[in-house]
Amino acid sequence: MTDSAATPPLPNGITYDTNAHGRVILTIEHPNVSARIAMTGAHLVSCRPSGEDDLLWMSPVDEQKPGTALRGGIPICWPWFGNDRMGAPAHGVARTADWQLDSVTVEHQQVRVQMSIPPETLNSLLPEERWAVSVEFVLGRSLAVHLTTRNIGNEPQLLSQALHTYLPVSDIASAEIHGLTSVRYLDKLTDEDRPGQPGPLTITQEVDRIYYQYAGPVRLSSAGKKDLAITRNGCSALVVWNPGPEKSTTLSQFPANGYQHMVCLEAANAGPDKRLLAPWESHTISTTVGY
Ligand SMILES: O=P(O)(O)OC[C@H]1O[C@H](O)[C@H](O)[C@@H](O)[C@@H]1O
Repeated sequence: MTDSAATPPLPNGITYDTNAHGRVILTIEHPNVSARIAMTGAHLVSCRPSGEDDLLWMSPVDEQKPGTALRGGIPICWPWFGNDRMGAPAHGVARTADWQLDSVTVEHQQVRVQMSIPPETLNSLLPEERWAVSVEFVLGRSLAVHLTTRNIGNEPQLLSQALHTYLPVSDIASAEIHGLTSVRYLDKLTDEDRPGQPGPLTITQEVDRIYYQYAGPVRLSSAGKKDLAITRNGCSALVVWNPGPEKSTTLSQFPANGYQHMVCLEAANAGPDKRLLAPWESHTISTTVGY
């Protein structure tokens, strides 16, 4: 299913919606959760457990036009992170590619959605490379995303990637990220490799860091909001990003005060945690977010 393709049959509670601009969104209504996944990008835009706030932050000024990388939710950065490929689009091709829906399963507690980029789409986007990529979303009282990459070529291929999770905070001034005590990081703003700090991480200015050699959980707190618990698998890097007040005014689809209401905590194979996949090797990176 792309923004213009036909609609396949779906289980009860699952529908395709087309927004005012023609962007196709898979909409999930289940007793435990309401969620929305943009078909372009396999982009989880919203996941709201019933009776709770959304687990994800989405930019209120992003009109979600077709073909654009969305500002919020969980962009899939693949098969390279950031500017790892010189001269190529930031964060790879997956977030603006048309994905296909492979299956939707409605279970008692949750909904499972499986999607992939069709081989012919990948061949045209990355003609020199041989990858297969699929994603599974498990959406219920919490959310899980599992992104699986297989090298289907005869040569080793280098993979960097991120589940670029935008999380809501009540006010960045009161936000604390727990779990990163003494974890080293690469500061992308200065290119320095720095020792971690004691105590929770607070954000008082632009932050763009790859914390590495840490695969454990983190917790995000902010005043008056329930804490969010974030876990990861298949990676020992965590990107922490907040654009701060100046960069906020230059970002696409982002309000000038957006930095006050979000922080990205991204499960990542990035920096020292890039992966070289041998022929036919596959690798899964996962993240979960819940209360
Ligand atoms: O504006 P985008 O291409 O979506 O990137 C947004 C941000 O993503 C990541 O967190 C990177 O570490 C940042 O350097 C980048 O600015």
